[in-house]
Amino acid sequence: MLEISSLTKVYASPGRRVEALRSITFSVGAGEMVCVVGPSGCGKTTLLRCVAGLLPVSGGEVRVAGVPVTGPPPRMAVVFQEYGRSLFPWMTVWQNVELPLKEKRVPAARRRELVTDSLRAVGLGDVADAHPWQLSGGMQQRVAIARAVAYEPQVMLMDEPFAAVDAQTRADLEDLILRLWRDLGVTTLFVTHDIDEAVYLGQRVLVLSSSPTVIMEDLKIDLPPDRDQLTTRSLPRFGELRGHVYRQIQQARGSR
Ligand SMILES: Nc1ncnc2c1ncn2[C@@H]1O[C@H](COP(=O)(O)OP(=O)(O)OP(=O)(O)O)[C@@H](O)[C@H]1O
Repeated sequence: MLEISSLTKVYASPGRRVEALRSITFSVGAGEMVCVVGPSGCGKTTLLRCVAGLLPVSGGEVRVAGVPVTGPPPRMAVVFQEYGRSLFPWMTVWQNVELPLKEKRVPAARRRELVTDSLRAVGLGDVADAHPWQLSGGMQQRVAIARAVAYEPQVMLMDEPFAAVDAQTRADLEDLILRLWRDLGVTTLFVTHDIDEAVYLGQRVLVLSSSPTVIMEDLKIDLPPDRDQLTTRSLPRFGELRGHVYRQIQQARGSR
């Protein structure tokens, strides 16, 4: 579903040149959940923005379902960390979720169905008429997730979506994402700086090196597919995997 080949990204401005991504190659199969971790500043957000068609690449190629990405692909949804900035405060929850569907020219009856179903799926069926600023941070991020889900994406990209919420809400949102991913079978690329989160959610974890960035490891997460916060995180294998990724990232930071 996603093919990233020899992707490079250089930010160049007068007097400054930053090679953010050196040569990144990986693919994500249809319906797979892949997490990306790496040291701070290694280019995780850059990678995601290139895949989303929001940033021009400097070299290499991104393909979604075989089609080269030259701008935002039609069936891709992105959830960003800053939910506060990604929702329109003057619109209700319902209107925020509906907006991309209007832009996609989805007929009104179908829009109603999609918005109702996605708000219900994230447990916000009863706040459709509220404005985002009347909701908690975790609820606002659930609105952003509902908006992505209502769009019926083939591919969902998430850029540290839970970095700004408290630990309990974060655990709830992680389980929400796992449930939605299982129910909808949507191909997901999830960027996080949190090693535990990556191991808990991913079927694979890509470990990025520090800059100039390449993929240090493409690790299969061989934990049982049915995951839950208590059981999965207390498995000895979970500890081994997180220890392994932690050491990789320490090594990457040390080699700067
Ligand atoms: N618009 C830009 N112009 C110039 N350099 C940039 C720009 N955006 C990012 N960079 C540089 O590219 C590198 C990668 O940044 P990026 O934000 O992708 O990393 P990150 O892994 O997401 O960081 P963090 O984990 O701290 O969020 C950094 O050195 C950063 O300074």
